[in-house]
Amino acid sequence: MSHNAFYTKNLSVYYGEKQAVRKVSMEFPNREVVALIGPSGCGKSTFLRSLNRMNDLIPAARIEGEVWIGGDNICDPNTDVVRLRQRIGMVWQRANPFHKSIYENVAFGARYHGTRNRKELAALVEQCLRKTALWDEVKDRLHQSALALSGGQQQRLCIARSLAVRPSILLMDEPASALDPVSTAKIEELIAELKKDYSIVIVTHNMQQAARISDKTAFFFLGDLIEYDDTQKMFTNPTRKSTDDYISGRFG
Ligand SMILES: Nc1ncnc2c1ncn2[C@@H]1O[C@H](COP(=O)(O)OP(=O)(O)OP(=O)(O)O)[C@@H](O)[C@H]1O
Repeated sequence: MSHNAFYTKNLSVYYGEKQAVRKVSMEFPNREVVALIGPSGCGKSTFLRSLNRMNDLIPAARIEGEVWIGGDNICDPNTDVVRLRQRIGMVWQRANPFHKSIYENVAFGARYHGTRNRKELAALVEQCLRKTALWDEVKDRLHQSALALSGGQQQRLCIARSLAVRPSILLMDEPASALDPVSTAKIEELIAELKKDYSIVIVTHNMQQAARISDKTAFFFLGDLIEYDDTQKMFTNPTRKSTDDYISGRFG
């Protein structure tokens, strides 16, 4: 395993007595999109959240095993969680912009992580808004409230906000499931663009979306990782019968 590798080893997550994720070991290749699929309740979101210690916020949650990122096991209790979340951005199902201006939404995290110079900050805000294809839509109203944007624009703003702290990994939990088809297509285009610079792990319920946007796909069922392979192979010739059944819509 290279020093920079991003992978889990025997990762288990419990809520109280209940085990939601069972000894999952998987590696996330650099600058590729990995889709996590599986029926509701199979542990996809729990697994995703454990990749940047978001489960810490749930009192009943407990993790066993390892998550290695750039040579650090982030499950180590000494991990600096603030720094970790700077390295790994997270985008949620529902866009959750701050009740602030468009500009401030993007500038906030960057300032928090040390970019204070006004010019530098303005350049970074522009760069992040350009990366998420929002710049042309918002450049004349940067100081208006982010809440006045459409749902799709708000979601792209949240992605711009997570880019502003310069992460290397982006975690996305059904980032397009609350959006209309046009906004969904924009998010998918954006993901294709972002993977040039970031490793992306995305939970999706939408099989066509997983097939369109991901390089690798992982199928979860009842907390187990059943199969993980190239998306092309997973969707045309999966090894496990339950993967085939799920992908062809026979359950879930
Ligand atoms: N905060 C929590 N407290 C207790 N149990 C939880 C909590 N969050 C999730 N669970 C349980 O853990 C299991 C996995 O849930 P998780 O949300 O990770 O699945 P999922 O595959 O992402 O589902 P969905 O696709 O519906 O979002 C489920 O049985 C769920 O009920």
